[in-house]
Amino acid sequence: MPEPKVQPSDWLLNVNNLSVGYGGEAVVKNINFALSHGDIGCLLGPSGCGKSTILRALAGFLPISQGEISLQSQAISQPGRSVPPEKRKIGMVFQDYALFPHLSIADNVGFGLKSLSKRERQQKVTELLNLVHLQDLADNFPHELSGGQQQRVALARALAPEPTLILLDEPFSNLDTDLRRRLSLDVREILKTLGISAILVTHDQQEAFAMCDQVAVLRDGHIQQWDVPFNLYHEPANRFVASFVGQGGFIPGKVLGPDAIESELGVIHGNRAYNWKEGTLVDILIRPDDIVHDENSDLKPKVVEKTFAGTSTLYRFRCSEDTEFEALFRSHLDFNLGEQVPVRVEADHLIAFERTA
Ligand SMILES: Nc1ncnc2c1ncn2[C@@H]1O[C@H](COP(=O)(O)OP(=O)(O)OP(=O)(O)O)[C@@H](O)[C@H]1O
Repeated sequence: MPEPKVQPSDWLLNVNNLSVGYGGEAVVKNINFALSHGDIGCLLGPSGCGKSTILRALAGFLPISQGEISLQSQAISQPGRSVPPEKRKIGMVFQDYALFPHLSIADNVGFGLKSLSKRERQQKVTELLNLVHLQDLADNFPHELSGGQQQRVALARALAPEPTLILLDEPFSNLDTDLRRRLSLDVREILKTLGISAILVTHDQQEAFAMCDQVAVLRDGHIQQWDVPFNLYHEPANRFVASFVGQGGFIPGKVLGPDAIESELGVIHGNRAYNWKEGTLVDILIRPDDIVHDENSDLKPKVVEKTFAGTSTLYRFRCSEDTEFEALFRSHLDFNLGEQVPVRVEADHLIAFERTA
């Protein structure tokens, strides 16, 4: 796993060798990551990989069996010792908003501000409602708001006590695709404006990439890679990350030299040197944006599938039974099923994994 690119003194949250689970059985093991001040991190992975379990441990709802969680250099979870959730200065936003139905929007946001005077509380609530653009709905009730508006209220409520860290548990999954995208960008902007760090849990890679500075890809309770979105896409640490993050598939290849692999798409060069022996059999990752249309190319695979998506069309090409791959072209490049199309590989990042079977 790549080392976090921050100095220990910059870390807000440090998760060190964490194992946690239920009934004495650890479901996530040896988890290590660190988040610097103001950064938004993400736990990304398929259903059941342990994302929510880690979040519950961070919030203080689950005792940990191994390792340590520290926030601002203070240990908040160790085996047998745990700072209670309400003392952690951590805010939470849930998938189902969890607003109080009988309280107005203003009272929902002000709920955690009982220690302030009435005037101070009103002032803070107004500030937060302005921040989430809901100032005109202060006197309404949750059922009178759309899902996206309710989630903004939930965010404002979580921000009200000025937490050190916000945990967002699949906060957009009840919303439609467009709203998800917009709200995730809005929430990022709000958090960045306030300089508040957050951990987002999601299984949606686009959401993770749009909103987060660092992402942990999890599988079966283990972190596969903790990295910036660009590296996860272009420099995946293993086959699982390569397949889970972004589109694409593998084609067979044979190593010719440290940065050259022979395949049915020709010799593919990249900016990465491998130390495999010449002749080693590998699988090469081909992303749809690695393939370009080129009238002068001798490589002419056959179109076997075509998915029109408005501005672009996703093609599936076949060279042989073993070598199929996808390509994304602007939709004015219109080819028919069965047509042989001249293409070439244009991949800056040559990603390959040694064939095991
Ligand atoms: N309260 C519980 N008691 C026992 N096992 C649990 C409990 N909650 C979750 N698990 C198990 O722990 C594992 C990880 O679950 P977790 O909810 O953390 O996954 P997740 O990645 O958040 O999944 P999803 O995306 O579906 O919410 C799963 O095998 C799950 O069955």
